[in-house]
Amino acid sequence: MDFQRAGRSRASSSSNDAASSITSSLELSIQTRIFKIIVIGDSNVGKTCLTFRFTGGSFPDKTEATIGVDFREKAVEIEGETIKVQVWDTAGQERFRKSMVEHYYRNVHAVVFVYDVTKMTSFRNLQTWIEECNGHRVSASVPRVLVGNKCDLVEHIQVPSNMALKFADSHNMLLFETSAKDPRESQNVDSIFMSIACRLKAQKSLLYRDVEREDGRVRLTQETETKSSCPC
Ligand SMILES: Nc1nc2c(ncn2[C@@H]2O[C@H](COP(=O)(O)OP(=O)(O)OP(=O)(O)O)[C@@H](O)[C@H]2O)c(=O)[nH]1
Ligand SMILES: [Mg+2]
Repeated sequence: MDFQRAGRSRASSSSNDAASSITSSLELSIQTRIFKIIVIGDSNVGKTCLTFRFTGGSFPDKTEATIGVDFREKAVEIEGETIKVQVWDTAGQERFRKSMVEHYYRNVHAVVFVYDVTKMTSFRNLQTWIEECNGHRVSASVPRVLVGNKCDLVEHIQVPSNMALKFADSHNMLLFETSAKDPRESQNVDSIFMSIACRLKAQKSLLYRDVEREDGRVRLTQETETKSSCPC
């Protein structure tokens, strides 16, 4: 609806040429699909660092506890289509997330659960995070992925891979063990989000693809599409 309003008000104050160029840029932006991915888990497990690594390509020098949510976006290209991956980096601390929880789960396309491989409690608490997610009516068709972070701290690992794998399997999730800090792991961090984007692209999903004009107005139609092959 916002698209319609923006299109109308701007067109009325411009020439026909300007209006048509606005409409084409509208079409372009409408055609760019946005995948909303939320990242949840205990405080201090490295959610902010992981999302920073994926969207910014580096490890932040210093982070503070996230308050509410931070949005990060990255445009990725999959099979010739540009897709905006919108990552919602959520707060792990209860006091910083309370008022936001409803917003996190609304229209979410995928969920990334993060634990710290050096902290068993963060792994045990995953059950609570899954329950919260289920409690917000996130459909079973929404992909869920499990990420064990801080694998660079090899001397301090408390959560064995086989235990994490068993948990991931039992919840129908893919498991990634990685490090936001270690630059050699950056491709692995990318593949967490890319595998989700590929899966979402391949799924039947809402596409705002057909833009029809009626009486000079832009109307969005929804289309479902199934894609099969994906490089990921
Ligand atoms: N060694 C190591 N430290 C990490 C890694 N990822 C994050 N950290 C550190 O862990 C601490 C917490 O990282 P954050 O990304 O802020 O944690 P968070 O999960 O976003 O925490 P909240 O925002 O409170 O929920 C910081 O001191 C980071 O530098 C990692 O892969 N390896
Ligand atoms: Mg954070």
